[in-house]
Amino acid sequence: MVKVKIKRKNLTTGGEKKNWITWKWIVIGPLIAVLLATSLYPWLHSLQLSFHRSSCRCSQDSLKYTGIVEDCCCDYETVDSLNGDVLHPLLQELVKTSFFRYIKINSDLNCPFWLDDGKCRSPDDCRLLYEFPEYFKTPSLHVVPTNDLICQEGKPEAAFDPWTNDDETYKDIILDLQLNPERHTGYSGPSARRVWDAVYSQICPEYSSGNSCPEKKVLYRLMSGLHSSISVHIATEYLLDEKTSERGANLQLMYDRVLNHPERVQNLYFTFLFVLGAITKAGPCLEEAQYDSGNRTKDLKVHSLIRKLLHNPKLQAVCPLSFDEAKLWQGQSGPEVKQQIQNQIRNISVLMGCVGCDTCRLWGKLQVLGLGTALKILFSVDDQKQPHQPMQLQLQRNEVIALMNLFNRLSESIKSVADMGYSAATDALVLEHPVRGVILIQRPREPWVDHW
Ligand SMILES: Cc1cc2nc3c(=O)[nH]c(=O)nc-3n(C[C@H](O)[C@H](O)[C@H](O)COP(=O)(O)OP(=O)(O)OC[C@H]3O[C@@H](n4cnc5c(N)ncnc54)[C@H](O)[C@@H]3O)c2cc1C
Repeated sequence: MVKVKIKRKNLTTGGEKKNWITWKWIVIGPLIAVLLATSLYPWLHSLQLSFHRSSCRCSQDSLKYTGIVEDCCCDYETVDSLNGDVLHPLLQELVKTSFFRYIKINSDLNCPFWLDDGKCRSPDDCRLLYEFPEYFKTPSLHVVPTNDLICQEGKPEAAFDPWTNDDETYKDIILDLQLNPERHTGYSGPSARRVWDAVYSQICPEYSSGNSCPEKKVLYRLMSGLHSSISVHIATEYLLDEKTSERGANLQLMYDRVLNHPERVQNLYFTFLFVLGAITKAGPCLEEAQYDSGNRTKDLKVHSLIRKLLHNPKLQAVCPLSFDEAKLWQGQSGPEVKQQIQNQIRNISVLMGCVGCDTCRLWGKLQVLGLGTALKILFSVDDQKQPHQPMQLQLQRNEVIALMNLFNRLSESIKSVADMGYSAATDALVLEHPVRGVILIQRPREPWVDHW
C-alpha cells in the first residue's frame, strides 16, 4: 500500500512537473524568441543591406515586374510601395509650392531643324497660360556649402558647365506648371513621330534604318522611360469629350502604348530609380539650399518637405541604393562617355523645340532638363575621385525645379501603372473603366541642355 502510494505520489509529481515545464515553455518560449529577434534584427538588417549594396543582383528567373528592376537595387513591388506610401504624396505637395511650380523659360522656342507643322486637336490644350510671380525678380537659390560638398546653385559659375544650355539668364517667360499640366492634347501624326524618331536616332544612329538600339544604352532607356511616362499621362488624362472637355482614363491607349510593351514599363521604372539615385546623391546639396520664393513660411515648408523626402526611413531602409552604377556603365564611364552623353542630351533638348504643341514642348523641355540634371549630378559625383577634394556640384534653380517636377511626373506614372493592378503573374489584365465598367484584356506572352 505504502509503495503504491509512493508510486502514485511520484507519478503525480512527475506529471505536474511535465505540465509545469510545458506551460513554462509556452509562456517563456515566445518571450525568448521575441528577445532574440529584437537583438538580432539590426545585425540581420545590416547584413541584408550590405548584401544589397554589394551584390545588387537582378534575378534573371523572376517574372517581369515582380523581380528586381534591371541594373537596379529595388524590385518592382518595393518601388510601388515606396512610391505610393512615401514619395508620391510628398512630391505632390512639393510641386505645388511656389518655388517648384513656376519655371522661367526662353521665349524663343523655335525649331532649328525644320518648319514646325504640328497641330493639336484642341488649341486650348496647347496654349500656355502665363503667370509672373514677384519672387522671380529676386536672386535665385542661395546655398551654404557643407564641409565636403560645395553646392553652388544659382551662382554665375554654374553656367560654366551647363548640361542642356538652358541658362536661366536668357529666359523671359514664367510659367505656372500647375496651370499647364502634361496631359492629352491630341498632338500626334508625322510631326510628333518625327521628333521621337529624331530623339532615338540621336542616341542610336541605327534607329533611323528601322533597327532598335543594339545595346541597352543608358540614355536610350532614360528617354524611353520618359516616353512611357508621357504616354501614361496622355492615357490617364485623355480628352474623352471635346465639347464638354470631359477628361478620363483611356485604358486601351495605356495598354497599347505602354503596358503591352514590357521593355517600356521596365524603362519607366529604371528612369524613376535613376532620378531617385541622382536626388539621393545630391541630397546634401538639396538640403543646404535656400529655397527663396519671397515667402519665408512657404520656403520653410519646401525645406521641410525636401528633408522628409531625403531622410525618409522607409527609403533608407528598403532602397538605400536605387541603382547599381558600376553595372550600369559597365566600364564605359570616363570623360568620353560623359562628353558623348552630354552632347546627345543637349541635342535632344534642342529637338524638344521642334515639338509642335506648346504644352507638350514645355514638358518635353522641362523633363529633358530634369534628366540632364540627374546625369550631371551623377557624373559630378563620379568625378570626385581624389580624396580630400571637395565635390563641386553646381545647380541652377531651373535645374532643381526641372529635376523635382520630372521626378513627380515619373512618380505619377509609376502610381498609375501600379494602380492598374498590372501583374506579370497573371495572364490577363483587368482594368476598371470609369464609364464602361470592367474591361478584361488578355496580356500577350511576351543643363547639360540648350535653348528653351
Ligand atoms: C517630346 C514630346 C512630348 C509630347 N507630349 C505630349 C503631351 O503632353 N500630350 C499629348 O497629347 N501628346 C504629346 N506628345 C505626342 C505623343 O507623345 C505621341 O507622339 C502621340 O500621341 C502619337 O502617338 P503614337 O501612337 O503615334 O506613338 P508615339 O508615342 O508617338 O511613339 C512613336 C513610336 O516610338 C516608339 N515608342 C513608343 N513608346 C516608346 C517607349 N516608351 N520607348 C521606346 N519607344 C517607344 C514606337 O515605335 C512608336 O511607334 C508629345 C510628343 C513629343 C515628341
